[in-house]
Formats: sequence, structure tokens, C-alpha cells
Amino acid sequence: MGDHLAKSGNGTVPALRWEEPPDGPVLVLLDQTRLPQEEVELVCTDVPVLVQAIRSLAVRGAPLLGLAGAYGIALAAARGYDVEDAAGVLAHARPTAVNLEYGVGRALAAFRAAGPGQGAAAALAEARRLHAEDAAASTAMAAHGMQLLAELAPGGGYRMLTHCNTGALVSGGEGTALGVAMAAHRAGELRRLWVDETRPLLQGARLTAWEAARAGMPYTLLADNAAGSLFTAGEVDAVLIGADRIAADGSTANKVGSYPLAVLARYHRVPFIVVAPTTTVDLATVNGAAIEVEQRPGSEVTDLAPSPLGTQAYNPAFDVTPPELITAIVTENGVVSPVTAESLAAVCAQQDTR
Ligand SMILES: CSC[C@@H](O)[C@@H](O)C(=O)COP(=O)(O)O
Repeated sequence: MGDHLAKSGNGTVPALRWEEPPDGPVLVLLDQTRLPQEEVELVCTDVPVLVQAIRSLAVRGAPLLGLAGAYGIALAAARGYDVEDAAGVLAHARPTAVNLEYGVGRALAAFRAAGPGQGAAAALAEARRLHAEDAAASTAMAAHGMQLLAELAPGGGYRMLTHCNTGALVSGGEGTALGVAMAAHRAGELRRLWVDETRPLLQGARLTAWEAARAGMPYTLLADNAAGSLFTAGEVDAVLIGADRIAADGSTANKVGSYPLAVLARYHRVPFIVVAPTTTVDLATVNGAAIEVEQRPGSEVTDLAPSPLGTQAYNPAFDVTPPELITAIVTENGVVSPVTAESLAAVCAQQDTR
């Protein structure tokens, strides 16, 4: 992938953008594997480079994977690939985030529906539409999330605990859970953002801390296993996380380590809030047991320390939190609480209720 790297200029690069230089269209990604040390762009000139970027987590996080999938179809079409083949590979580059197959599906449907010679333009237009919708969803989720926090933790000055990375790096807008924290920060209502480091790939320590620092948020990093003592000390008003796939019953797959936080939150009577667009809800998956959890190479765990040669590691990328541990799911259409199959289906069927 080294051939495709290009240094960014001023640090204001978006997580993903489409460009059309004279030698053909490209999808430009901010390489998240290199943050926070370096802001380096990864220029995807073809589908295999994009697939590898998805697998290596250079581009990651559910909503952004949706955009990558949609633009990937546009890239495949513009570069003369077999679009149906490309769709199959892209949609399954990672299995858990439903947004990836959703984004691929949206652009593919537009490609198929277009007239002769119009497929590439139609796929690109659909990717851009999804991009704009995702930005709008971020704004709406932040507003709904702020309203919910005001109800659940009256008095403001929130101390929020978050896991993984759910900000502008994973979205066309300001993100999901971190988008709500950003809104609270702008309103002067964020007393403290507790950031789980999120082992083993450290999306919290590397990426959320990077975003929080750039935004001037009051944040503190903690080792994932320090969360218990934080709850015991009464330092958490709410836990806010994103989601990779929400099953029809509300079971929520998110970065591994989310479920233990939900258990802790319930024990300590702290709201546990999932913030996710309805594009992350998969009504075709009946419950949590039916969600495929990506298993990542053990080396991601053993190489951290590193462990003795030959050590085996258990490395699921996600875990699943059952609906009964989730206080609320915040979507762009409104808040689901209590979390039931009926209320989730209803919010997916409606428009923004603000
Ligand atoms: C809005 S992002 C929600 C999730 O996608 C996020 O919390 C997460 O688990 C991402 O996992 P990753 O493996 O880094 O792609």
C-alpha cells in the first residue's frame, strides 16, 4: 500500500473524500492506523487497495464503513471493474458493521437502476447522498442525545464514559456517541469525557483522544480495566457508545469491551446509552446470537506487550450487549427507550421527530 500514501497538508483532512484528478477518480482516506503520530492520506485508486484499507482498519467505524462501501462501488464503476464482483468483496471485507453492506447495497442499486453508460455517475451520486444523510444524522443524534441527557442526568455538567472511537473519524458528520459529547462540550455541559483506551487496537487512546484534544474537550484516558473503579468512585453520569449492528430485538454489537461497561453501568445504576443511526439497525437479524462477530488475528493482542513467542490469543473485535442492559438507543429519528423490538422497529420506520 506504500505507493498510495500521500502526506496531508494542514491536519484538516476529512476521514474520507472523493477526488477526480486527471488520471482517474480516487477515494482518499485519512489512514487511521497512523494516527495520532501522523496524518497521512491513503489514496485508493482501485478496489483491492480499499478492501485492504477496510481490513487493516485504515478506514473503520460503522457509518464510515458504509460510506467507504458506497464510494467503493462508485470507484469500481468508474475504474471499469466488474461492479457486481466488487460489491461482493467490499460488502464482506469485514462482517460485523451492517453499514458496510448497507452502503454497498445503496450504491449498487443505483448503479443497476441507471441507464446505459450512467452507472458510475449514479453510484457516485448515491454515495454522496448517503454521505450527506450521514452528516445530517449526526446532527440529529447529537440533538436527541442532549435532550435525553438533560432528562436522565438533570443539572448538566456531564461526566461521560465512552469506548472505542465514534467521532468525526467514523462519520460524514461529527459522529455518534462522540458527536453527543461534542454537542455537550459546545454547550458548556461536558465536565469530563472519560476515554477507554480500547484494547487491543487502542481506538480510544489513539483516535478518540486525538479528536478530543483537537476539540479542546476536558478528557481523561483510562485503561479499560480501570472503569470499575471509576464507577465505584461515582465519577460517571452516563456511558455513551456507538454500534456496529443492532439486531431487531435491540441487542447491540459494538467494540469488544462495551458489554462489560453495560454490566458495570447497570450495577451502579448509571444510564448506558447507544448512539447510532438507523442505518446501523438490522431488522433482518433477529437477536444478538445471530450477529456475526469478527475474530481478529491473535497477534493484535500478543504483540502489544509483547507476549512470549507462541502465546495464543482470543481476539473478538466486538461483543454484544443485550437490550435489557441498554437504557436507550439514540437514533436520528428519536430515542428508543425502553429498548424493545416494537419501539426499535417504530423508530426505524419514522422520520426525525424533533
Ligand atoms: C459510530 S462508530 C460505532 C462503532 O463502529 C465503533 O464503536 C466501533 O466499534 C468500531 O470498531 P472498529 O473495529 O474500530 O471499526
